[in-house]
Amino acid sequence: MKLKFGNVEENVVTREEFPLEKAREVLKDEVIAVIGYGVQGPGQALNLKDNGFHVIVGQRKNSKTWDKAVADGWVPGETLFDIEEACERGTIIQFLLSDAGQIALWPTVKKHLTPGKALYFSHGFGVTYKDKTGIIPPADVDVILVAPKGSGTSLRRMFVEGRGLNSSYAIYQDATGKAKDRVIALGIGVGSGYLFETDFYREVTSDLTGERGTLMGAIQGIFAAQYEVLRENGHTPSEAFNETVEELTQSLMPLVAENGMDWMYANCSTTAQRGALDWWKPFRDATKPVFEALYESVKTGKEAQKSIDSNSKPDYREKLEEELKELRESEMWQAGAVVRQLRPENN
Ligand SMILES: NC(=O)c1ccc[n+]([C@@H]2O[C@H](COP(=O)([O-])OP(=O)(O)OC[C@H]3O[C@@H](n4cnc5c(N)ncnc54)[C@H](O)[C@@H]3O)[C@@H](O)[C@H]2O)c1
Ligand SMILES: CC(C)(O)[C@@H](O)C(=O)O
Ligand SMILES: [Mg+2]
Ligand SMILES: [Mg+2]
Repeated sequence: MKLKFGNVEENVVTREEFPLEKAREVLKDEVIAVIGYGVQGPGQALNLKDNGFHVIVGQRKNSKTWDKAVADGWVPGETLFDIEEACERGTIIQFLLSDAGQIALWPTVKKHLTPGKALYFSHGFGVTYKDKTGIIPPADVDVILVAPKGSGTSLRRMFVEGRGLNSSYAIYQDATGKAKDRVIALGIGVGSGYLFETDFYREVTSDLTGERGTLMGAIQGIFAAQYEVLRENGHTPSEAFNETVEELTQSLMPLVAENGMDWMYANCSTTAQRGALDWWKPFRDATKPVFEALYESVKTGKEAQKSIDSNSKPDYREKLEEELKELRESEMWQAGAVVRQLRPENN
């Protein structure tokens, strides 16, 4: 259906419009092979299975994630296979290895993309940056995308709670004439709340911007800046952490999520509202050039190249872990660990 978002009309698909029963009917003869069992793999594969679809998982044998798949109830030789065999058995191949890992495994996947199959991504990365990835799908398969707008962990948790995480969908190639039905049915099947339309290029450029920006990179940057200023001015870690992070995640963001920013503001003092209304624009103006530089770096492919280069190294996991450790061991997040323990519900 078409829905107005502000003054802009967009194509969206809701669960009312495309119920689960219809999705099951569309995919009744398909074998959905979920390749990769990292973060999105488990979320999507388990939701699809619980929604009644025929799902198998393809994962490297003798790996931690193979063991995780077994622990989650996937049965070797029945619903869990090595990547090659899963690709052979699947009629829809959900390529959910890490974006860098997809480059190495592409020749294996490609070999099993026989006419009429569908190749499914959760990111526009591989085909948009085909000059860097070499991922060029054959012309006689459908190439589709469902990109959940959140972590696979949240996708699964929200499904279990009877909620849904929103996803975008896109069709890059419709070889069978069935790509639209297939992609929407898969989007509903993986547990999306509603689906909004995009294309592969817009998905990857917005997604890379969002995660480097307000969703992950910018938020940590702003937290760190305010925490440092409070500490430099003699405030304790408790005070600085509560005033920077804890109040935001526990008290104010849930209000924003429920009813918008103005409503959260309206539930704070007039003193707070006066200050926040005065200061949001200087913060926007100070950070906008950084967002513009970020978007440029995404648009020119620099961000994709950096991600491929660093995540293709054999020791990339160890390197990432070192950098995460630096965050974890910073005073702000050490304070956070204590504050979390002190939440009454955690006692
Ligand atoms: N993490 C998320 O929640 C999330 C959200 C939306 C979209 N996505 C997209 O979904 C896709 C999967 O992302 P993810 O975060 O779940 O991946 P991930 O980084 O967790 O990796 C998934 C799996 O790939 C395997 N892998 C990596 N390199 C490999 C190689 N060379 N050979 C064999 N296996 C290899 C890993 O062992 C792991 O099991 C990506 O396209 C990503 O951009 C992820
Ligand atoms: C969960 C995110 C940040 O939305 C996703 O884009 C990812 O790459 O993991
Ligand atoms: Mg992303
Ligand atoms: Mg994202």
